[in-house]
Amino acid sequence: MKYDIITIESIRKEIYRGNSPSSELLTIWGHQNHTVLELFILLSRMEHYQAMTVIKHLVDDKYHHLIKDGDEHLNTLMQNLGMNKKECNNRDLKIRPENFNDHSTKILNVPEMVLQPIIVSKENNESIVSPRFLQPKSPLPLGRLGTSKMFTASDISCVAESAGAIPHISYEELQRSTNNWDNNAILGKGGFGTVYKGTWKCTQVAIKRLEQKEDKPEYHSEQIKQSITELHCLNAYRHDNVLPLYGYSIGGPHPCLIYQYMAGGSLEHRLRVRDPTKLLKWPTRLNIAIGAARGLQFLHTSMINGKPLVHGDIKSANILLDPNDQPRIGDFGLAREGPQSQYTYIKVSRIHGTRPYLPDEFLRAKKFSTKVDTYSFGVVLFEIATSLGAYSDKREDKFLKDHVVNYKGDILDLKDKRVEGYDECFKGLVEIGKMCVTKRAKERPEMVSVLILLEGVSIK
Ligand SMILES: Nc1ncnc2c1ncn2[C@@H]1O[C@H](COP(=O)(O)OP(=O)(O)OP(=O)(O)O)[C@@H](O)[C@H]1O
Repeated sequence: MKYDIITIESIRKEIYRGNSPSSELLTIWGHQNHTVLELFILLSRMEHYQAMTVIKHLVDDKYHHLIKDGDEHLNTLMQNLGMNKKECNNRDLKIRPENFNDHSTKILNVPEMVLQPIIVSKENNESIVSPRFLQPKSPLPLGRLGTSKMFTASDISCVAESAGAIPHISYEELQRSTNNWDNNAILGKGGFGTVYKGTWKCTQVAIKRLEQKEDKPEYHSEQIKQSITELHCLNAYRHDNVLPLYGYSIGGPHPCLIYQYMAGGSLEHRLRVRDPTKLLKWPTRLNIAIGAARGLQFLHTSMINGKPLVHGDIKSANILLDPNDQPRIGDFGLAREGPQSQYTYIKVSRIHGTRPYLPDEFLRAKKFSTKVDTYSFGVVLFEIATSLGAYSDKREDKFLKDHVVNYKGDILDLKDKRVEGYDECFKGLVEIGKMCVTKRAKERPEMVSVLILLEGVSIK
């Protein structure tokens, strides 16, 4: 049938919604105007004679010779399915469930067994209908996802399970919800695609539509890998300060992820606004810092798999604000499990993330731990306090971390002076930020301590 692996996986997931994957497969095929006869011939090429007997009565007699195994299964199956051998001259009958008349449910139940061999990838000799898919396995080994070069069929199966409670939304529904991907609905563009504002089930949502770069297949596999990691994390880690994922869409022209719409935009954007009436006040800044720290310590301490979850890409662009300026951490594409408690770090094979937010031990020695997030969070605290960018080639110290830590004058010079007062609050944010960016990972506080320290900062 020449469907790609993503389409096949989305079809297989129907089983978890109580639907028949075969029915879905046949419906999609039927919408492409294929006929029962084509299905009959396809099955014959696969030598799947048992399946052919089920639809034999819908195909002209002259094709019956294609069933090489003879008729021995036919009579039993026909009897089981309550069919008679009435002649149907429906060579061009379209593949639609309704065309199976009163036998539709029975016929569509049979192919669970009958159609499975269709979805076997010959390229990598690996069955897409992996036994793991049929025996739900949890939790997902995130470490493996982070290291594999290509996303294998069984990885996708495994993650499709993890998406569990998150609903699949059809591409057409998303197209309608964004007024056919109207340019005016664009909220922003990221490395992997465009984020649109949409209305889905009378609810405002943000839809990240992943866009493929034709000439870069490896980019696509990275995109898929990160989206699936995100899907897993946002399904498994739910918290007031973690961005909720409402749904996902695969099988259409572009894979999409559907999130709660965060009307306040990203923290990065809000720190840079020029409109003085929209500037974030100091109590709000502190509240955002506390909320983000709370979300991050939740990831670090939940130990769902006996290990902390390290976000791996904490930055102001990935902290989104709701209409009341409550923060939620998003963009979990680079999240990975950290070390078990008896180890201080794990060695990773590749470095991901955003350079100005990453500590030396990770950049140079690929040592990965919760302390990577602590460091990144420290840089975010400097951004909140100063409203300066994490990187600027207009500064002597291009990285904000160096700019703040090396600053020799009065630290209040670095305060975002557009918002008056609250010097103590500013100093508190900077001091805690400095602890977070300490050079030696061991000396950096865990996020739970950072949270406690932030809760003690005076609003003055
Ligand atoms: N849930 C959301 N609600 C409102 N706006 C959002 C939401 N998610 C993303 N956006 C907006 O869309 C922009 C693009 O988001 P996206 O996550 O694709 O990229 P990014 O985080 O800026 O970059 P990258 O992920 O490539 O590092 C963001 O800067 C933000 O302004």
